[in-house]
Amino acid sequence: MICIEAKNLRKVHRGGKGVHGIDLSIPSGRIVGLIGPNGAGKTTALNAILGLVPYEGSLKVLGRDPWHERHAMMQDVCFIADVALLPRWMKVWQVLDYVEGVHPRFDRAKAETFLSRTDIQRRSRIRDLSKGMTAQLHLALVMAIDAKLLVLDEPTLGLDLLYRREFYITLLNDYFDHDRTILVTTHQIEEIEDILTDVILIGDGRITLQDSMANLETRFTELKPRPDTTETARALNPLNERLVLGQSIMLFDGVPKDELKQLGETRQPKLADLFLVLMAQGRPRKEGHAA
Ligand SMILES: Nc1ncnc2c1ncn2[C@@H]1O[C@H](COP(=O)(O)OP(=O)(O)OP(=O)(O)O)[C@@H](O)[C@H]1O
Repeated sequence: MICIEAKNLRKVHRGGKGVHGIDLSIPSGRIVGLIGPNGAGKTTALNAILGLVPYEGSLKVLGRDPWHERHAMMQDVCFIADVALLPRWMKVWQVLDYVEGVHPRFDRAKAETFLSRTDIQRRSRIRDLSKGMTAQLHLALVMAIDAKLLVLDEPTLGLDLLYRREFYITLLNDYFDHDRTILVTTHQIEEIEDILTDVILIGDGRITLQDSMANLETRFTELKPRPDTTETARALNPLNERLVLGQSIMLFDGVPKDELKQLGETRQPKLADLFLVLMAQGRPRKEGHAA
């Protein structure tokens, strides 16, 4: 089943920035990273997906139109915008009571179990919790809701490395399954690339790359050619060539790895490397370039 489907989705703000006609097709049971530099349009796209802003083009989330059918759609969607969003004056037990009262799919016992693994006290006020604890509480609330789509917008912003790791490990081990889809935006690419099944790079409101992590592994290769093979490698039309300590390093898309191995040392580029190169080029690269 397709969880999110967008065709020519546009949301242009005053001043001309926003999202300029993107196509998305995200099946259920995937963990998708929506990655882009500041101001790329990530939050704008998420706001359209969550039915928080009107948009042009066609958009279906869990088979519904988010703007016109928001109430019904949100029964199956959970959203973490920022760790600071919980009401600061409430006590932890009051937040649990509140969510239990308003959300039909909230499993209080599950939330209590998650909380019992933390140092969070039921009687603490939210404003007295550290940022990391607030994130843990937020995650406990969200994971106790039986949703089909979980949208996370920079969920670990401001947390230290330990909390960030724990956040994603908990999410992966205790929440994710094949009926659920997670859509996450973050600047900390290195930390999530191992948990993603798919990636969407967005820049200036346009999609630069959209593919599965498995396909990216087949498609992209970094090559350090030998001096005698440098020109042969260049003739294969690398996406990018950079010099490191006087040694040329080339990035290829869709050139068979076996062919490149004949020319020198090859390596699998990290997602952050691809991000830097593709964002600098700003050229759209769609699925299907795999050799
Ligand atoms: N309501 C608005 N009115 C005018 N411009 C806006 C509005 N909301 C966002 N923008 C502009 O649209 C562009 C995209 O913003 P958006 O928040 O979607 O980016 P982002 O990728 O989430 O960025 P960041 O990583 O910095 O959060 C930015 O240039 C922003 O200034």
